[in-house]
Amino acid sequence: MSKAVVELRGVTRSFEQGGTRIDVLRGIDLAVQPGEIVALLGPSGSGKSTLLQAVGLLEGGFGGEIVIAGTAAEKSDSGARTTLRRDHLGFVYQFHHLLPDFNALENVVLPQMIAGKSREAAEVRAQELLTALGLGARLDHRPSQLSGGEQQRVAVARGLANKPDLILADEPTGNLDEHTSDAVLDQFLQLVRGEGSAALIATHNERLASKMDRVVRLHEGVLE
Ligand SMILES: Nc1ncnc2c1ncn2[C@@H]1O[C@H](COP(=O)(O)OP(=O)(O)OP(=O)(O)O)[C@@H](O)[C@H]1O
Repeated sequence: MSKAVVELRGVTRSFEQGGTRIDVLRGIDLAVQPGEIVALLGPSGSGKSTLLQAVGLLEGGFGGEIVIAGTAAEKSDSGARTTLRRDHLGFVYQFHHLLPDFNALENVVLPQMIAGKSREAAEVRAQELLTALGLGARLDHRPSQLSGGEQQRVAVARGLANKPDLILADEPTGNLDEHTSDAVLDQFLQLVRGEGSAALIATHNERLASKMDRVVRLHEGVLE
């Protein structure tokens, strides 16, 4: 079997709140293989965002082992974690994280230039992605000039821009109506499959989860 893009072994996370300890993650074991699209399903408050934060290497405080592309992230220093994140991970946030003063094209170009690509190459890639998502005629629109579904498509393009091995998405269509949510998720999954990336996508929606390759359920701090 090929090497997992991420492997979690016994991952834990607790929070202290008003003198009480909440054990949100109680020993998570999970491996995502290259190209595999995994739904992380669980009700509100079950710890989906916390689990994605563990994999995203943006926060500390986790116990257990987090292995990204064969490297033990929890043993790496912050510089090495930044490199792991840049080289292997992509994030699809909800659309309110788009940069308001930049147009759709620029929002997708910027993360590529930060990763070291030339502006020309980044623009070609951004245009390809946005056109595949049906936004070819909206490239110069700023987020405020786009609908919610269109903004979320820009957020999808931005997350995929650097061809990550693993895409992390937290309720990527959570604030869209049902019809738009289905349309955006279908396009998102089609693009991810086409590019051969793996994805870990948090959702509380069973129907959306059933579109993915595998569903893991978060319940009382463990995956069942
Ligand atoms: N920084 C924090 N400090 C204290 N408690 C926290 C913190 N972050 C998360 N929690 C608690 O951890 C639990 C899980 O939160 P998390 O956001 O991971 O759940 P979720 O499944 O993503 O929920 P939702 O679908 O509502 O976003 C919640 O009870 C939350 O209050």
